Amino acid sequence: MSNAQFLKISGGAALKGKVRTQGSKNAALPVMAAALLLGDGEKLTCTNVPLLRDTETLVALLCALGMDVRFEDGTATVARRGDLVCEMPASLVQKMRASSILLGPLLAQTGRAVMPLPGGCAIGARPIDLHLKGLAKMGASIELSHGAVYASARKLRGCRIYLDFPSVGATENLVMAAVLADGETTIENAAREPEITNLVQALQAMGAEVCYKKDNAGVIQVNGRAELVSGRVQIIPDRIASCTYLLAGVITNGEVTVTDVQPQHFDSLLAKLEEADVSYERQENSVTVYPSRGRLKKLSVKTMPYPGFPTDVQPQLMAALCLAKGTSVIKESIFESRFQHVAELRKMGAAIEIQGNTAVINGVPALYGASVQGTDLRAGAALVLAGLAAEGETRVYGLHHILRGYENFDRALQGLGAEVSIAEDDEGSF
Ligand SMILES: CC(=O)N[C@H]1[C@@H](OP(=O)(O)OP(=O)(O)OC[C@H]2O[C@@H](n3ccc(=O)[nH]c3=O)[C@H](O)[C@@H]2O)O[C@H](CO)[C@@H](O)[C@@H]1O
Ligand SMILES: C=C(OP(=O)(O)O)C(=O)O
Repeated sequence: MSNAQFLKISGGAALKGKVRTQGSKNAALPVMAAALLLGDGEKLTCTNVPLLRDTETLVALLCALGMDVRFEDGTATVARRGDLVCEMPASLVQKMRASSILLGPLLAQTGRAVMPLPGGCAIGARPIDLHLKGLAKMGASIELSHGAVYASARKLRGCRIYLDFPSVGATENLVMAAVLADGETTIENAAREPEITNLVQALQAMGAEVCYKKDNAGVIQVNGRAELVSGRVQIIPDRIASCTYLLAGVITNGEVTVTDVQPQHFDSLLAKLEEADVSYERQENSVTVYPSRGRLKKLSVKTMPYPGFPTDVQPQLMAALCLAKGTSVIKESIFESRFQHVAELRKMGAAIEIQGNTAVINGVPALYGASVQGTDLRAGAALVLAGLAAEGETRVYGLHHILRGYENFDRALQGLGAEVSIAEDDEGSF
């Protein structure tokens, strides 16, 4: 994929129709990584895996580590055949920050893991200190040298870990490491995202003894086993993609049904839509948003760990609030630089001010097409939504970021009547 590619959008039409949501990127990645914990000759079958740049990168990483991966029609079969390689290739790790979730299972399985540090990214520095602290508490020796993590442990041992922050990646890494450790591990203040519940299901399907204690209230208990066996798991629907498509309906004042979803995973968005006077219908596995008579009502939103409002939907909601009546406020409390879409939305006529980690959005009656740069996955998605509602033509560059997380984004939007197409500049990127 060339970085000069962009999504060309002729905005202004209300979207109408149905779109099926994809399997969750953020669940598929750790679940497939968990196959590293399998005994020799065993396999993990994952269904509903989305075909994305990130899942492709993970497949390449697993293959580089010696796993055998088949990926066809949304089903990934990840099998362990023989010894594993302990060093992750820098070229692949640098493509995807989520590579860090391979550290725990690789270390637990082989006793040694080397991972080049993925570095910061557009949305923040994203350190992995909590991952490393937890692994060290389980008895691993951790060294940082020449930009890489060197972790080793003859055998990890179970222990009690309290996470200073309910980090999604640290919880995933530590749960996977604990599955093959000696004895019992308790992770307190663990993340409670549905993607982690999906990982726990996958581990259970492979014979691991792991569960959420106290009714999923952030405490995970693991009893280590010697080996995991073959299992099968279905990847949950992508709640972030679901919210993005619903907001595409909202911002264009259209009628959009998103199917194959689990609405309870995005109650936080539905509550905000209700507050903004959007009418919607929620069924067991689908949600429909309907056109409103007037502009959206202003909102006040703060991003929080699950079940709070997801940071991964903050940019898309902000795009919709650019057209709301009155002044909305969004506080981003998870990532320190997740307002990169603001400067680009301003080019489209949005009136947004930033005060520290708070965005103050003064609603305007209309947005206008422009050439804009999506600097990360959800910033790009937000600009596409803005482009769908804007008058005239919008070009969203940085398409490679968007394709990390949305399967057939252009075709899904075309299916809803949007005029969008992938195009390429002759002169190079924006
Ligand atoms: C592949 C995947 O699932 N990505 C998701 C995951 O990212 P990721 O797992 O990276 O997010 P975390 O929950 O770990 O990070 C949340 C916050 O904690 C900080 N932190 C995290 C770990 C650590 O060791 N030290 C530390 O300071 C981060 O810098 C960030 O400010 O959860 C995020 C928060 O819901 C989502 O936005 C990402 O889409
Ligand atoms: C931030 C995201 O992903 P990642 O953690 O893979 O960068 C995201 O999905 O919005």
